[in-house]
Amino acid sequence: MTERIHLFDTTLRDGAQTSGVDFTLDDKIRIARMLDDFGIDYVEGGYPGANPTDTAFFEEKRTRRARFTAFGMTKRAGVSVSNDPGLAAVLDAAVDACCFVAKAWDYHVHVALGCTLEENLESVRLTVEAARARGHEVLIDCEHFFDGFKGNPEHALAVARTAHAAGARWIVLCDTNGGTLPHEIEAIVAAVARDVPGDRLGIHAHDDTGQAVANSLAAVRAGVRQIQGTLNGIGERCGNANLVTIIATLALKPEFSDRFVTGVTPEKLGELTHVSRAFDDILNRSPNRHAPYVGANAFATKAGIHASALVKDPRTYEHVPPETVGNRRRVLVSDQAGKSNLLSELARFGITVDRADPRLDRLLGEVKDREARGFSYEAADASLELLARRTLGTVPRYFEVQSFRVMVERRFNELGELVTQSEATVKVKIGDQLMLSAAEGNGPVNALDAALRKDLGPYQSAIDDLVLVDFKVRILNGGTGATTRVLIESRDGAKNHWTTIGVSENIIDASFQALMDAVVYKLVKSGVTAVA
Ligand SMILES: CC(=O)SCCNC(=O)CCNC(=O)[C@H](O)C(C)(C)COP(=O)(O)OP(=O)(O)OC[C@H]1O[C@@H](n2cnc3c(N)ncnc32)[C@H](O)[C@@H]1OP(=O)(O)O
Ligand SMILES: CC(=O)C(=O)O
Repeated sequence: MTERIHLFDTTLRDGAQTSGVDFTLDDKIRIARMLDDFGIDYVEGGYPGANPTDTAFFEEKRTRRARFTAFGMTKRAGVSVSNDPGLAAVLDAAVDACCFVAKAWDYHVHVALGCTLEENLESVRLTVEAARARGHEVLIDCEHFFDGFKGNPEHALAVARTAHAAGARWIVLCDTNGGTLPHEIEAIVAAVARDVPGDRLGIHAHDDTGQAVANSLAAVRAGVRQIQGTLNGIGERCGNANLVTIIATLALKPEFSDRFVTGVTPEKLGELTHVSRAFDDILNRSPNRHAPYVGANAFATKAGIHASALVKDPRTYEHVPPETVGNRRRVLVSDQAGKSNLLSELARFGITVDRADPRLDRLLGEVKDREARGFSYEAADASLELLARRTLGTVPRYFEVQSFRVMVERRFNELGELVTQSEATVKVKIGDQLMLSAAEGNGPVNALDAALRKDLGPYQSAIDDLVLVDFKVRILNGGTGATTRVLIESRDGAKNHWTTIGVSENIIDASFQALMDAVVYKLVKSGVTAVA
């Protein structure tokens, strides 16, 4: 017999308190829809009346299945419910539920609210009753509950009891400053659960000691049945409990999955990686590669000894199968690799080689030599595939760049304005034919790229849709004579993406190597044959 854990998402409310995050109305609508479809039980959309975006967001209900929830604070002391405009905006919102923050730490009642403990309890009671009278489900976020419990357990408990007695569906224990540790959470929740049943209790944890997820799970062990958190753990200061990690843990770790279910079905769990990355896309930020379960590195193996066991049975180095959360296994090839890494990557490229084939040793040696010179193939799998195919002798000799020249000019024009201009010429031999292309660009690499791709004769139509989408430069050791590593990401019309690499003491030459690999990779993948 499994019990239900209710998932409460506060990405659009506490997440909006993250430094650097600023949701538009359209962002909020898209995120609410995504959470709703995914199986989240409560979507807290923000604070109606606090700003124009949130007020507009709450003009209509934005979820189909999830309980659409407005956040607000309890009635101010000294004013009646009907005379509190902040409260009215929350009660008037088009929602299923209202979540009110109440002070649970006596110190805060005195310092921040400046009222008596009795007045605080009365605000909680009257606010819950008013929201219930309007037909809303009510949640009380007991702010600073754990710090309050340590300072004055009677008052903290009185807030929880008052909310419960007034008819709040959920009494949520908040670790507002995020400094409480898992064993403290477990002990305090267990004490509260003697007064208020666990199936009416929630946890809202912040990550200031890096333990918001652990604290949320400790609270579940002690009895709570609602977890509040955010997508990818965004939130004020160090963030909130990461719901992405929590959802996967509840579903995949027997201690929890044997006892509990959430509204996220196993099929939806398979979309977890997509949801996490789609959210980063909306925020316009790069996904955290090291994120548990969903990061690009969460199931990446670099060490040769690990790879050799992994290909025998993935369970040797994976705590759960990556597919369960929509992620994938990656076996990296680098200076830490052995033949197992290489065979696994070659198989992904569709290349079959016998483990005893001497070319495999040659390729592994070549990879390690190049890595020692500054190449990094784990980030450039197109260049790795070309290196492998070249070692195996399967890359056609499409063309030969005989020479290139790049000129950078920086001058003041007749109007006295500063102008920078770059021009490149490339001499290419295709079969017996010698071709010369010249192009201008806003920088030397741009000009070189344009010249290289301007006229590749018989191959031109195969590379017409090739676009350079990203260009990264890293200086590997200091000073102007340092080695430079260039990574270039390319895309084609069919939305294939690939990354190539170049390393040289000269940044233009490093860029040229990466550009050449990008072009040759595209020709190989398009099945183009070399002209005689
Ligand atoms: C722990 C949390 O994350 S709680 C959520 C915090 N989130 C936010 O604050 C974001 C949205 N907030 C806002 O836009 C604004 O703060 C508003 C619109 C809510 C209020 O703005 P203002 O009226 O200008 O008040 P201001 O922000 O300066 O101060 C907050 C007031 O709420 C009072 N207050 C704080 N918590 C509570 C509570 N639980 N119950 C009742 N009153 C409260 C404070 O005492 C203070 O009152 P005061 O102005 O009489 O000193
Ligand atoms: C309510 C809330 O966000 C907190 O106490 O942290």
